[in-house]
Amino acid sequence: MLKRLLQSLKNILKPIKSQVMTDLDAYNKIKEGKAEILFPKEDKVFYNPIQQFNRDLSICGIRAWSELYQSAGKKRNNEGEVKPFINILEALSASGLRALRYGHEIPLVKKVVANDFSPAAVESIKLNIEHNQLNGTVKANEGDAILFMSQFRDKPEFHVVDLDPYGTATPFIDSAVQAVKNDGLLLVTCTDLGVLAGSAYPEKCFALYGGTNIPGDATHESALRLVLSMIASTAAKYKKTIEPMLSLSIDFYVRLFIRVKTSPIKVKEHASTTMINYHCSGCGTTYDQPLGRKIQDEKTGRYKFTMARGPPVGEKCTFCHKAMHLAGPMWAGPLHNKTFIDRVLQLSKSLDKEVYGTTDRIEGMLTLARQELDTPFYFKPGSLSSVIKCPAPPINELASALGNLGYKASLTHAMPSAIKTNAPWEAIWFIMKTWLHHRKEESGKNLSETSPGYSIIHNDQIGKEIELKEYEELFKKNDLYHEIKSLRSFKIVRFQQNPTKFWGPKAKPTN
Ligand SMILES: C[S@@+](CC[C@H](N)C(=O)[O-])C[C@H]1O[C@@H](n2cnc3c(N)ncnc32)[C@H](O)[C@@H]1O
Ligand SMILES: [Zn+2]
Repeated sequence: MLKRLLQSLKNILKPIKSQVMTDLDAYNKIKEGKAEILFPKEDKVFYNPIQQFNRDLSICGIRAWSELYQSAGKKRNNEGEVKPFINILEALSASGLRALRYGHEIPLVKKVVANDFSPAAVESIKLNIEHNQLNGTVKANEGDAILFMSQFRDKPEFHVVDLDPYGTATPFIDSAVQAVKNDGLLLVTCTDLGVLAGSAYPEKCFALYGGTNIPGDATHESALRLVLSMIASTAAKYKKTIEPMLSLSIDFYVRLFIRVKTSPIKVKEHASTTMINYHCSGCGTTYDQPLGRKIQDEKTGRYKFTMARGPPVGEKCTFCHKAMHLAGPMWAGPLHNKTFIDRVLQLSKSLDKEVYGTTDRIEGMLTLARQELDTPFYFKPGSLSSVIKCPAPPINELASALGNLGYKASLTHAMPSAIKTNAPWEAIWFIMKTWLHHRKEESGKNLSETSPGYSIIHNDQIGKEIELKEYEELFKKNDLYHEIKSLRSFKIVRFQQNPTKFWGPKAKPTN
C-alpha cells in the first residue's frame, strides 16, 4: 500500500521536476554577496552588475544605521537582548537581488518587502526567494511603489526604505517619507545626472528638484544638495526633518543615506538650511545666500527664526565685474554624519573581501567623504589659474597657503584634485595672485583687457586687508600641506573596480 502510494507520488512529481529543470535552463546563476540569483537569460528583468558597489555600500549603511538606532536605546528589552526587528522596503526591486541580499546579510532583519510593478520582476523575486530559502523573511509584492508606500501614511511600517529607480527618485519621495518610521533610514539613488548635474536642462532640473544646478566645478556636490533639498521640502510638509548620514556622488549616479525624523521643532530650520547661490559668469566666484535665519536669544537661549539678510553680493562680481548668475535653492546643511561614516568604515573593514568585492572602494570613498569640510562647494586649482592664465598651483601648496591665512581646506570625494575651503573668495584670489606674481614670466600677459582674469590681476582691492603678503611666508609648508599630500598619496579606489565594457546606467529591459 505504502509502496503504491510512493510510486503515485513519484509519478505526480516527475513532470513538475522536469518542468523546473527546463525552466532552470532559461536562467543564468549570479552570485553577489551572500545571495544567488536565477536571472532570466531573456532581457525581461533589470540587473546591473556594476551596481554591486551600491548594494555592498547599502548593506554596510543599513547595518551602521541599525547599530546607531539600537545604541540610542531603541529595540532593547530588559535583558539587553535584541530580537530581529528591522522591516525593510525595497520599493523598486527588479530581480529582487538587493532585497535578498538584505535578507541574508543584515543582522536583526525581520522582514524585507521586495516590490515592483512589473509582473516579470515579481515572478523573478518569487523564484529567487525560494532559491535562497528566504520564504520567512523576504516577501514579494506586485504593485505601484507610490500606491504601496502611501498606505503607511498613518502608521509607518518600515525602518528602512530603499529607492533605486531608473532616473529620478522624485516621484517616490512623498510616499517614501510617509512609509518610513521615525528615526528610520531612507536610501535614495538618482541616476539622471544629465539633468541633475548638467547645465543643459535647468528647466527640467527645477521642475524635478525645485532648484537649478550651479555651473562650474562643483556640479556633483550641488546635485547632492538639490536632491536633499527636494527631500527636505517634501518631508517638512509632514512635520518631518532629514539628517543626511552619507551623500555620495558615484560614477553616473548619486546615492544618499538619510535619517528621517518627525520633529516639528526641527522643521523650523528648513529655511535656514536652504540656500540659493550666486555664481560669477566670469571667474567662477560663488556666494551662498541662506533663505532664512536662526538666531539664539542671548538672554533666554531660545532660538528665533527670522527672515534672511542679503544679498551677499551686488549685480556684478566684486573681483572681475562680470554678471552674477543664480542657482538653487538647494540644501545648505552638512552632507554627512561622521559617526555614521566611522561605523560604515568599521563594518566594511570587517567584511570578507571574497564575498564583498568592493570594500576597497567603500574605504576609499568614505575616507574622502569623512574629511570633507561642511562648507558648500569646491574648485579645481586649474579652473582658477585658467582665469588668470598661469600654471595651477599644486593642491597641497594651495591648501598650505589657505592654512597660513587661518582657513581650513579639504579634498572632496566628488571630484579628484579639487579643494574645499571655508576661506572667503577674497583670500582665494589673493593667494592666486601671489602665486601668479611669483611666476613673473607668466604674469597673465595674454589676457584681453575685457577678460575676468585681467580685472582680477588689476584689482588692487583684493587682499588689501591681508597682512601675510610675502610669497615665502604665504606658501610655507604647514600641517595642512602634509595632510592633503598624504591623503592624495593614500591609494584610494575612487572609481569602479573591474568595470566591464560599456558599463554605466543600464537601460530598461526590452521584453
Ligand atoms: C533600476 S531598477 C531596480 C534595480 C534594483 N533595485 C537592483 O538593485 O538591482 C528599477 C525597477 O523599478 C521598477 N519600477 C519603476 N517604476 C515603478 C513603480 N512606479 N512602481 C513599482 N516599480 C516600479 C521597474 O520595473 C524596475 O524593475
Ligand atoms: Zn567674477
